[in-house]
Amino acid sequence: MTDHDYIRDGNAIYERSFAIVREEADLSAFTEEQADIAVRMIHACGQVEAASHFRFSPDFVVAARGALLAGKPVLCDAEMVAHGVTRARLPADNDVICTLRDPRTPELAKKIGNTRSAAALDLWAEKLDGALVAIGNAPTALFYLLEMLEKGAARPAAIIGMPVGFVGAAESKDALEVSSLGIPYAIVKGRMGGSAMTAAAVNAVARAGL
Ligand SMILES: C/C1=C2N=C(/C=C3N=C(/C(C)=C4\N[C@@](C)([C@@H]5N=C1[C@](C)(CCC(=O)O)[C@H]5CC(=O)O)[C@@](C)(CC(=O)O)[C@@H]4CCC(=O)O)[C@@](C)(CC(=O)O)[C@@H]\3CCC(=O)O)C(C)(C)[C@@H]/2CCC(=O)O
Repeated sequence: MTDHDYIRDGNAIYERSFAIVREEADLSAFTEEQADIAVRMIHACGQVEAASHFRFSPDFVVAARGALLAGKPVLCDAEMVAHGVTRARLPADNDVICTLRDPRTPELAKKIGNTRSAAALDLWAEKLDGALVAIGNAPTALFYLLEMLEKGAARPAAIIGMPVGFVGAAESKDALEVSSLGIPYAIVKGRMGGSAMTAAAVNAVARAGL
């Protein structure tokens, strides 16, 4: 049997990986704290070029980290996002909530004539106030969140809006970026995004450093 030559220590792999990202990515558009988040997002997608698609509102890091320090929940559109959040990094044993598989969601989807991903947000009403929202999969969830907020739903502290794909992904993130709601946000422009990048952004916000 061949003994392959590779790094076997998890922390050493992370350190080497983050160092490569910092060497290769152009992070000049970001503050130091935004750059830490960008590094983790690039690490999750394997593409240093992705950095040119990242946009942070100036107040995002303080608002998102403050929400977690205050014990507010992380509200996720997909189980994949929720499962990617490293619980040990969360500063206040925060709840990580995804209502997509709630038994009420399919019926709600029929009622509102939208996807299950969007309908699941109707079950966030009590939890939205001051929360950190993390949308990494479904463009319809981000569009629907904006509609809920425009109709007066409680305001989250910050929105990580990174749905991926070809139908509605770019448009939903553009809508968040130009929205007059004034809620701090982090987005990935265009088609790129996804559950892994979104969970990585939450993990980076949760604690500074590795
Ligand atoms: C149209 C949908 C898109 N899904 C994408 C990419 C991925 N989705 C995966 C999985 C396993 C799930 N996607 C659902 C959220 C499902 N996906 C949709 C919907 C049909 C509509 C959402 C929308 O357009 O906004 C949505 C179902 C719904 O009614 O809301 C999922 C719930 C489907 C299911 O299993 O029932 C499920 C999420 C499960 C969970 O984590 O909770 C993929 C893994 C697909 C695969 O199997 O290959 C992948 C993951 C991508 C990621 O990083 O998150 C798109 C590309 C986002 C696409 C929307 C845009 C488009 O261009 O079509």
